[in-house]
Amino acid sequence: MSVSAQNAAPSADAAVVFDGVSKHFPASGTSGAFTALDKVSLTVDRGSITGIIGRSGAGKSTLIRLVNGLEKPTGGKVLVDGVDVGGLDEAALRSLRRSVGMIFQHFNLLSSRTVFGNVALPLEISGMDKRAIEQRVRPLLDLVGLADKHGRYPAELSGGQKQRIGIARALATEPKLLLSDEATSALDPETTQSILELLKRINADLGLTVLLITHEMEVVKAVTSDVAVIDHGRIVERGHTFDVFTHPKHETTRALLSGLPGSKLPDAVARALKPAPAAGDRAVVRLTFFGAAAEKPLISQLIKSVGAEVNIIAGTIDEIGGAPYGSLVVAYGADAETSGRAERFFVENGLVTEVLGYVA
Ligand SMILES: Nc1ncnc2c1ncn2[C@@H]1O[C@H](COP(=O)(O)OP(=O)(O)OP(=O)(O)O)[C@@H](O)[C@H]1O
Repeated sequence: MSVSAQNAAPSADAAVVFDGVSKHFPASGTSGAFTALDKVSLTVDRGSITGIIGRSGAGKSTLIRLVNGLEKPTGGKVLVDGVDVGGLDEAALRSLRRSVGMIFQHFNLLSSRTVFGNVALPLEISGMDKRAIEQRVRPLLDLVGLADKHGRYPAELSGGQKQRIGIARALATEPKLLLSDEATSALDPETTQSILELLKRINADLGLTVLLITHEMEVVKAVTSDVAVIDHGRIVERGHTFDVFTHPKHETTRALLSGLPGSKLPDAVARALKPAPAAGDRAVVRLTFFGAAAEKPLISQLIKSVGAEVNIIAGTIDEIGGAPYGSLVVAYGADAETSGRAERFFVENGLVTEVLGYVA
């Protein structure tokens, strides 16, 4: 598991360890001091694609910027490959930054440099000679599928192509860790998918650890193996992405998940939902099924078991990190007898259920 328990001893396989990390920003102007991160402990396993998800202002950017020393923690430690980033002098920090690539929402390409020149930049800065740079950059442009654009300028590229150049530049110094700060947030859904496919390929082929922050659950679902949910500067939930998505525990996780296509209730049902049943009401229940349960004819069995009318309100079959799962919202009588039969059926079939509310 990539995201270890709070305060667990850092694992030898850790690419990054946040060990009780806090970040307070001092008071300025009219605003008082602000706690952006509050004793965050998190381990990112080598070779994983780990996502950190949270709402705007939750502390995601601050957390990721600690990894390459762009921010300094006020308390606690950040270890990259076992090295305490806070203890590094300027020269050691420069060396760390060569082993940690980063890609950004707005690409951060230099408009005056060609595609080749942008990817070559970190190598020129590190003093590599021209021939070696040429030999390093060409295969990277091939890898990101833009060899034919090497002499173009950023203004001549689409958003997706600019991000591919951003990725090639981040890989130029052969880092072991890639940080992604909302790298697909400015892209349309199709381009987002192609960039995520590229990140997956790089992770698998180069064994690169990827730590990405995003506010998009779709991104986490498509590409990460592990996820941590951050809320008001604290990690509120963590685990394998499949487990967190199918058994969300914290209300922030549930709220973030409710935005996924297929998770949304039809508006009329959502508006009619009541927190407690009245006589004759129906319970609205979300069933999540995966593994062996996904193979069974569950609906017909449920109708047989419950022995009463079961309405299907919404449903989706999807994949999380390549593993299939289904989500189905059904309604049935909220009376004790019908609900009791339904609950027995859910337990017998290993279904995860959540009562969303009641409707007349
Ligand atoms: N330099 C700073 N000085 C004061 N407060 C800051 C500073 N940088 C960030 N903050 C505050 O810390 C909190 C966390 O910011 P951060 O950028 O890490 O959030 P985020 O989750 O990345 O949000 P977003 O998704 O909107 O980028 C915010 O409330 C922000 O206003």
